[in-house]
Amino acid sequence: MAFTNASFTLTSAVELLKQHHLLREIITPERWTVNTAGLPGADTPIPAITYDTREVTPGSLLFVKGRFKPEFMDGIDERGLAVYVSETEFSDRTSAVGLIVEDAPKAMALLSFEFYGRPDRQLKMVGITGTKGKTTTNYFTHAILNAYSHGRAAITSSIACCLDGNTWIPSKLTTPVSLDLAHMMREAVDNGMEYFVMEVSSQAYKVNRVYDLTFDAGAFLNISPDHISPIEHPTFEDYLHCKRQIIAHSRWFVLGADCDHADLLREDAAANNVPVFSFALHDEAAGERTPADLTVSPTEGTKTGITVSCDGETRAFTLDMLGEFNFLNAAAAIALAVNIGVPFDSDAMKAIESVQVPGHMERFTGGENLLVFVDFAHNYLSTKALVDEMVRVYGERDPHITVVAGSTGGKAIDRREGIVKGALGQAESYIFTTDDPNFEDPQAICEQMASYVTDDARTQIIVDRDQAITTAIGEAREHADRFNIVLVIGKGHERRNIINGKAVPWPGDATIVRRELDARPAGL
Ligand SMILES: CC(=O)N[C@H]1[C@@H](OP(=O)(O)OP(=O)(O)OC[C@H]2O[C@@H](n3ccc(=O)[nH]c3=O)[C@H](O)[C@@H]2O)O[C@H](CO)[C@@H](O)[C@@H]1O[C@H](C)C(=O)N[C@@H](C)C(=O)N[C@H](CCC(=O)O)C(=O)O
Ligand SMILES: Nc1ncnc2c1ncn2[C@@H]1O[C@H](COP(=O)(O)OP(=O)(O)OP(=O)(O)O)[C@@H](O)[C@H]1O
Repeated sequence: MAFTNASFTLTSAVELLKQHHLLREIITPERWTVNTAGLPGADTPIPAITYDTREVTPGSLLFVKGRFKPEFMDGIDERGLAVYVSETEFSDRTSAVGLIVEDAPKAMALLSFEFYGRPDRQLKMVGITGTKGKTTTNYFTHAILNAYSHGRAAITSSIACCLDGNTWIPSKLTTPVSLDLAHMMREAVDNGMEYFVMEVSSQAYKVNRVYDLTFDAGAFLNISPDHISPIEHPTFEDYLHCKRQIIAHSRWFVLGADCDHADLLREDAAANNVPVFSFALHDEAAGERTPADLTVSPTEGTKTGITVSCDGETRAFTLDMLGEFNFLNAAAAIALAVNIGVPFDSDAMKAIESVQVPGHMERFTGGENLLVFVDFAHNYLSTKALVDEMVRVYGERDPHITVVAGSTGGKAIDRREGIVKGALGQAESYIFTTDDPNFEDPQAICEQMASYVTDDARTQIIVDRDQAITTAIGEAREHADRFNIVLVIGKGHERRNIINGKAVPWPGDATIVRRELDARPAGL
């Protein structure tokens, strides 16, 4: 049944916009005003809100945003549009009331959360940002909170969301558009959820998808240059500035103590009176021991065993995912859980032990001397972390590492160099291939990536991704005398390639690897 909110009216919407200094004026066919008094239907509940003209029903309020075209308004009065919220007026196309605002995305967030009855204030909210590890930390945190609340934790992530404890729906964005997010939070409340765990991308702050949201616990995991392009962030400074907004919007702030610019992030927290709770990896062998409120150390002699210390107590866990970086993600999740009220010694913390994230560190074996990993690494930080992990875990077998990777077209241009830089000096062979080239020529992206290989590693360009993976595995098999690791990175769980603006179905890296190896995922 469609949601209704009897107290959401034109008058209440205008009052809210005024409180946030967002209202410019109200435009009606009769007059321009800043007051709703005397406007017909001003105190009648608004039955529906949408950002798409195709979804307008009688009495709807429409948000005009982004690349909206005036012709979308044609015929809208016949479909019963009552109100539109926009930065520009459309009096020539509609006689609906126009709320002209300073910032349409902010107005949309504010009014959407209000329309859905501020569900965020009925949930314990957890927000996670950082360049790398958001999804994994999100899954870990969700698992703990779900265990602690007996299935009452909702989650949205870049892979999928779950609002009822059972049903997983694939996601389109890392952080949903504010109206969709508001709707999801409402659904979570109606389904009896107590917690809501979400990834917060830098774009979410840039385009005000989370405007006016406060997280009970917010995390900043790490930062390195990423998402710098004409359609994302013009500079690293802008990228970091956007991500930093989470601090002022958190009640407790969980910080990766080794994060670049950690001092600046602590200053933000101090300026906003937000208490900081830090976490860090203490690896004696690597000499890493930045002081932190919660620390995690690898358990000697194991690949995925960790010891976590907090407030003088210590606990041991064994993860089901490889990757030293996942130790940090697990620590971040435990820190978030502690800061939202889960006791450190709770059994619920054990839930991290069975978490697996689709397309993240999926491991396949092709006999004694061949391992293939499918992973979502697609920038400098994550590729470096992945390759370092191979050296940490398999270094003594002197692996021959082949990287199969492409990079996206039209955005995040810095990743092309970042991916190569992350593997440089450790990989012996690169096969560059297609990964969401969009309107760019994948061959040209591959050539650019190949130009960053400055050591004597072998480079090949095989644009057909299936063929690239097949070749990497075939070549490894031809050299069964050495220990081979093939890293197929960038797409992770994704089942499509963006080509010329269209999502072209892709069977998935893991599907191709399985077909080639005719093997099941191997245990750790
Ligand atoms: C900048 C931004 O927030 N863009 C999002 C935004 O686009 P937009 O508002 O320009 O919408 P549009 O699709 O161009 O259409 C314009 C408007 O006309 C409406 N319309 C359209 C047709 C019609 O007949 N009538 C009509 O009313 C549409 O519903 C829309 O509201 O709203 C769309 C859904 O309505 C999103 O798909 C789109 O995400 C873009 C494509 C996107 O993918 N952005 C990436 C960069 C992003 O946000 N990524 C981050 C992750 C980054 C990270 O990993 O850190 C993320 O959070 O996912
Ligand atoms: N804490 C970390 N530090 C560095 N690399 C990491 C970390 N956690 C995960 N990775 C690497 O980054 C990849 C993506 O991880 P994850 O999806 O959890 O991050 P994300 O922040 O959600 O990424 P994206 O924004 O690209 O969706 C993993 O497959 C792994 O290779």
